Amino acid sequence: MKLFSAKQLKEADQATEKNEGITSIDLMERAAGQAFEWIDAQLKGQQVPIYIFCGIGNNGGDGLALGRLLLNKKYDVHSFVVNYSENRSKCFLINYDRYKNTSKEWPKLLKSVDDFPDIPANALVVDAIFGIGLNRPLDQWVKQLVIHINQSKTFTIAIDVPSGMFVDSATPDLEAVIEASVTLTFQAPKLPFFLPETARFSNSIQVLNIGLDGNYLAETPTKAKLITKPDVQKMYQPRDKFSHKGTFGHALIVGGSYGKMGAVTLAVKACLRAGAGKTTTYIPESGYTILQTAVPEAMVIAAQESKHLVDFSVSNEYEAIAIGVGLGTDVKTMKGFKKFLETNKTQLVLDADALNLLAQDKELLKLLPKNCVLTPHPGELERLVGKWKNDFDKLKKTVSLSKSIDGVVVIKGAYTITVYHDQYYINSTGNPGMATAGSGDVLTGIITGLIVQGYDVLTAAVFGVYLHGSTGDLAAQQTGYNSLIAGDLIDFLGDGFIHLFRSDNVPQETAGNNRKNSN
Ligand SMILES: NC(=O)C1=CN([C@@H]2O[C@H](COP(=O)(O)OP(=O)(O)OC[C@H]3O[C@@H](n4cnc5c(N)ncnc54)[C@H](O)[C@@H]3O)[C@@H](O)[C@H]2O)[C@@H](O)CC1
Ligand SMILES: [K+]
Repeated sequence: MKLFSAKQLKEADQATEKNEGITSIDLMERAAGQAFEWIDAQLKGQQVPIYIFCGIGNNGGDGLALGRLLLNKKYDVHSFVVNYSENRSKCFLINYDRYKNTSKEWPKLLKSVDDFPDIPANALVVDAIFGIGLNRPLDQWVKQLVIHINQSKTFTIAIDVPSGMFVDSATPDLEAVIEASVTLTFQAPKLPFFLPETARFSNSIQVLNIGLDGNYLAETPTKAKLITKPDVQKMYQPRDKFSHKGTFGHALIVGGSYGKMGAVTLAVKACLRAGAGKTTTYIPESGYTILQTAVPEAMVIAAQESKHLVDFSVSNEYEAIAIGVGLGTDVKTMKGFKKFLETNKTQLVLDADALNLLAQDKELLKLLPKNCVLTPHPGELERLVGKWKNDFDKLKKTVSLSKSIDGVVVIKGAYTITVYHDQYYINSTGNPGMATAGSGDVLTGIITGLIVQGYDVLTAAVFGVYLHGSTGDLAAQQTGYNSLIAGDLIDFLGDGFIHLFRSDNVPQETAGNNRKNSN
C-alpha cells in the first residue's frame, strides 16, 4: 500500500476533481460523509455530547460538514472554530454557511485560552483542527488547546491526521499533537503513523476510501510503502514439484562464541524453516556438539579456535552467508572479519556483532559486496550512522548508508522499515511479544533462507520481515505476549507461510479450503 506525501494527496484531489468533473466541495462532502458513516455505525444513535473542534482550512471544513451530517441525524453536536488565522479556506466558508443553515446554535469561535470549553468526561471529541496542510508550529494558545483536549482523556477521533502532526517532515513539537483514540484517515495512511516518535498519536487507524483518482494513485510512485498481505502474496515463489534440495540453495551461517551458540542455533533453524535447501554453520569449536545436537538438519564446520572465531576462511560454494549472530567483538575476531571482507564475493546478511565490528571501523563498509543486507536494531544503527535528530533524519541517514553500500538496511522496531536507496518498506506485522532475546537471530535466518532460494535481496528482506512478524502474531495467539520466545517463531514459521494464502475472516477449520498456494 502506497503512503503518499501531503503534496501528492493534494494532487490526487485535483486529479479527481478534474477527471470526475466535481468540485473540491463535493470531494469534501464525500470525505465528511465517509467519516459520518463510520461514526454513526459506532454510535448507532446513542446520545453522547459530540465536541467538534474545527480549524479554518479544509480539515476544519471536514469537521463542519461532519457536524452538519451528525446534526441532521439528531446527534448532540457542539462545534467550535479554532480561529488561528483569518485566512479561511473556500470550502471551510461554504461549510460554515451550510452549518449555520442547519443549526440554531452557531459554532463557537475560540480565539484564546479563555474561550476553551470544559469538555465533559463522557464526550466524544472530534479533532478537525489541522490536517495535511499543517506546515509550521502551532501558535501557543492552539498548542494549549491541544493539551486541553488531551488532558480531557475523552475518546478522540482525529480527522485525516491528529492535529499537530506533520506529514512530510518531523513534527517539531511532540507536546502539541492530539492523542487520537482513532484516526479516520482519507484514502491512504500517512508515513508518520508508523514512525516511533509519532505512531502513538495515531492509534487505531481507519482508512476511509474517498475514491480519489485511481489513475493518479496507481501511476504515482511513492517513497514509502506499507507492506501488507496482498503485497507479500505477490512475492511468494511457489515450489516446482520436481525441485530438489539443490534448487533451494545452500546457506552458511557464521557466528557464535562461547556462551552464545544459541544465536547460531536459532538463525540456522529459521534459515531451514524459511526453505533453504541446505545450511552449514561455521562456529568456534566449543559449539560443535551443541549445533550437531540441536539442529541435526544443519552441517557444521568447527573452527580451530574454541571460544571465538578468528579465522573466517570459508569456501565460496554458498548462495549467501549470514554473519554476526553471537559472534562477539574480540580483537582477534575483528582482524579475521576484516580479512574475510577483503576477499569475500558472496552475498552477505550482516547482523548483531558484524554490525558492531563495522561500526568500530567504518572503512570496512567499503569492503561490503553490492546488495548485502544489514539488519540493525536502533542501537546498532546509531553506531553505524551517528545520532539522529528525529525519525525523518534517521531515515535520511539510513538512505545515505544504503546508497553508500548499495545494499539493503532493515531498521528493526515496532514497525520495521526496510530501506533500499530512497525507498522505505514499512512492515505491518508483529507485536510486543517479539521483543525477546533471539528474535533478531531468527529474522537473520529467515532472510538468508529466502536469499539462497533465489529471492532477490530486497524481496527477501521485505518478505522476510513480514513473515517474521506475521509468524509472531500467530505464535502470540497461543503463547500470549509475555511468554513468546524466539524459538516459537521458528515453530510457527510454517503457519506463517500457510497464513499468507488464508483468508483472515475464514474460521480455522475451513481455512484450508481457501488456500491457493502453500509451501
Ligand atoms: N479537496 C480537498 O482538498 C480535500 C481536502 N480534505 C481535507 O483537507 C485537509 C487539508 O486542508 P488544508 O490544505 O486546507 O490544510 P489544513 O486544514 O490541514 O490546515 C489549514 C491551513 O492552515 C495554514 N497553516 C499551516 N500551519 C499552520 C499553523 N501552524 N498555524 C496556523 N495556520 C497554519 C495552512 O495554510 C493550511 O493550509 C486534509 O487533511 C483533509 O482533511 C478532505 O476534505 C478531502 C478533500
Ligand atoms: K485533524
